[in-house]
Amino acid sequence: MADLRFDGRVVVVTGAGAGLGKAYALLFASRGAKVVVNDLGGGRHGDGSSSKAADAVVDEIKRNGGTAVADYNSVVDGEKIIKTALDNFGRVDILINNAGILRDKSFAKITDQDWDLVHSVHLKGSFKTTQAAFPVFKKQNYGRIIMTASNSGLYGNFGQANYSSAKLGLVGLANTVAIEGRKNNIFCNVIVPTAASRLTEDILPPDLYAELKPELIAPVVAYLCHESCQENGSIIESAAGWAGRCTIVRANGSLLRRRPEDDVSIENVRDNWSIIRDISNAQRLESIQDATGALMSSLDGLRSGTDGVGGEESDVFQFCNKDTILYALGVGASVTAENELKYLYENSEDFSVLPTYYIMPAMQVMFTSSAVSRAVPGKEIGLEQVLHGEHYIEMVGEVPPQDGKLVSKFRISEVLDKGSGAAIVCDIDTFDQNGNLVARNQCVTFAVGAGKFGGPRTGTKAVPCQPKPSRNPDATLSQKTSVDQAALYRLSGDVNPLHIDPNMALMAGHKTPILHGLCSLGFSVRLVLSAFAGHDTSLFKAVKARFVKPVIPGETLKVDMWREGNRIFFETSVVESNQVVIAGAYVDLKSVKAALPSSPKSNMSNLKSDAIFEFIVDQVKQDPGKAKAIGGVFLYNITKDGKQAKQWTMDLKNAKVFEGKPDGKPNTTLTVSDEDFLLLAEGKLNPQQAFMKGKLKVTGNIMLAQKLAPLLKTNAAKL
Ligand SMILES: CCCCCCC[C@@H](O)CC(=O)SCCNC(=O)CCNC(=O)[C@H](O)C(C)(C)COP(=O)(O)OP(=O)(O)OC[C@H]1O[C@@H](n2cnc3c(N)ncnc32)[C@H](O)[C@@H]1OP(=O)(O)O
Repeated sequence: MADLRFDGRVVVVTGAGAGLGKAYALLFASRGAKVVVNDLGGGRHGDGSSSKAADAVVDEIKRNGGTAVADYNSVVDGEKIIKTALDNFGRVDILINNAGILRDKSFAKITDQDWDLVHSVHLKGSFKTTQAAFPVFKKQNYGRIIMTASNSGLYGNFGQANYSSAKLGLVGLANTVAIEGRKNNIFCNVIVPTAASRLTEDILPPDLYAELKPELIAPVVAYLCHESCQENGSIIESAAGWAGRCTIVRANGSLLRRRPEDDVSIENVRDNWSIIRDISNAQRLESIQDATGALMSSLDGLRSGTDGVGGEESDVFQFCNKDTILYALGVGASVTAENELKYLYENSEDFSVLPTYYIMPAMQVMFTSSAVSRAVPGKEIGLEQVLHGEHYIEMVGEVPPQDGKLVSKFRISEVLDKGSGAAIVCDIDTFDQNGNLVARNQCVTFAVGAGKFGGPRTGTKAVPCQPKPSRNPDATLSQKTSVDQAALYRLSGDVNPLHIDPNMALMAGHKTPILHGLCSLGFSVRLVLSAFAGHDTSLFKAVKARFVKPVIPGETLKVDMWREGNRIFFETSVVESNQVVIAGAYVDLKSVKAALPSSPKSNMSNLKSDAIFEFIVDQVKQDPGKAKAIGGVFLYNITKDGKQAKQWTMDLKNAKVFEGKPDGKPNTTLTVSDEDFLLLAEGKLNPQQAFMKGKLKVTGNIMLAQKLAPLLKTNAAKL
């Protein structure tokens, strides 16, 4: 490609006697431009004047075969500088406002003179030169203007209140000149240079100063001034051979009131402060029209929020390993269960977050908002009325990092009149820090007693539940919840008093506080992952569930599962009451791993309890040392078809096995079916897993029972 040239163009560079200005002047001249080298020749504090600096640069340009003329006027007399160009070259095409001085003082000591002088040279000077050049540019329908700002203006700098305010003033000046000049092909941009110059020589560290050659910035300015460059109204920072666009961004922000008739209180501002100042989803607004448009859409959201549907609210959710571990404990993960240490110990090699944890950001934004309480026209919904009706979560793309910050956007999509209550369909999209969608949540909140408001009964927005297959389940896993399960789970963020406060529970019509629906769901999905995904959380895609009956903390959850391809249908019931509590539910996996056998009854039919007894005796005889090392007195109950078949005592302290109960109290009791015993003995069923699944019941010393496993793991063909 051809070199970018400036033949026939006339360039005015102010403050071109040294530093950046000189580098600009030399570069433009070397590319064919005629240059007005303006320099008052004063000191860096704006004192004195001399023609030497400008003359030296003009001489250098001429020696190199270029064309240049010196100008010694102050920029405050900008029209005189432009006249120099017109008088000598008959035109002016490019204006580089570069001249500057410093009068650094801490703010407390700054005088009016320090202020006025710096503002005169930087801001007024750039105004005056531009004012003189603008009509010429307009007439010829061409012009390029550069304003010189500074990081001191963009970010502030100690001792430079006068200088930084003038520098940022130049950004404002450029913004408007860019708008007003655009239709006449007059472009105005801002350069934010960090260069070695007389202004910075005793401010910057020597090592950095040496790298900050003005010649490395000059090409950036020259390109911005070339006729082929269409950039206009931009701030370009450049230093040390690097350049990048700087911009002012605006946070997504937060509505501070919920309805147009509401006032804004100081507390509203305080409560939304983290969202107001969060710039993780900030946007660059390209114009004042965009800024006004953004305000108008906030107002639209406010207006549409009056009927509870359509308005969007957002919230920032921060979490770390400790939070995901607390959540895992809240949904029943245990260090005693096979493969679950990964949810509970941050230094585990495969430390993982249970996918249902990503429901938490959605719940947070819902609880922060008051939209649900206003969702039903004419009714204020209290917390004691709301039940979790249904939930859907889909992980989109990569699972986010194990700790970080997420932003959730919440809107009510639909409010259905179910007679006995209102079903409020809430959609929440959760994004990572880069604005990538990571999870889609949908929570159907059932507001008891809020129905009969004349709304539609059926809708289109809720992800539908799916009926379970009609055959027997392919797998079933059970787990008892703790009486303190809700007390533990609520620490993950759902602090609805319904789950802990007996009075609140009574008000809501429950005898005791009930378990969070999402806690039962967390248990269920964890058990599905254990049965069909080998606890590989990356295989999880989505879950949908309907909560049909409350669970009381302490009850045992039984999850029946059916596999159909990569979809695992499930139904959760409470063992003690035999009531279904989660229905119409399924987990979608990316693929199925370590599926439980659909029928564990294969090749078991010949198994005899007596043979097991002989097998154990044999094992203990073969390895009495190991038996003694394990120690303990085990009462071993073998069941067949769910009934007690045989009872033995394994007195491993004395390496003896005999039929019946021990004389004293056994320290550990194990109960297992003869079929599962075979699987245990074959090593096909892990004792921990068997315990988790309720196949091996252990009372007493669980650790001792675990030690027994290697003694049993042998070739069951012997049986
Ligand atoms: C502000 C932030 C909000 C946060 C959200 C919640 C936060 C949490 O802290 C709260 C909880 O975790 S609560 C605990 C978990 N949930 C439960 O225990 C609810 C259990 N379900 C029930 O009790 C009933 O199904 C019940 C009461 C929900 C409905 O029973 P009935 O009134 O008897 O209704 P029924 O006659 O069976 O059906 C009437 C119509 O309603 C639909 N429906 C029923 N159950 C639903 C449910 N769970 N979700 C959605 N819709 C449901 C029925 O389909 C029927 O509609 P249609 O005739 O159109 O099919």
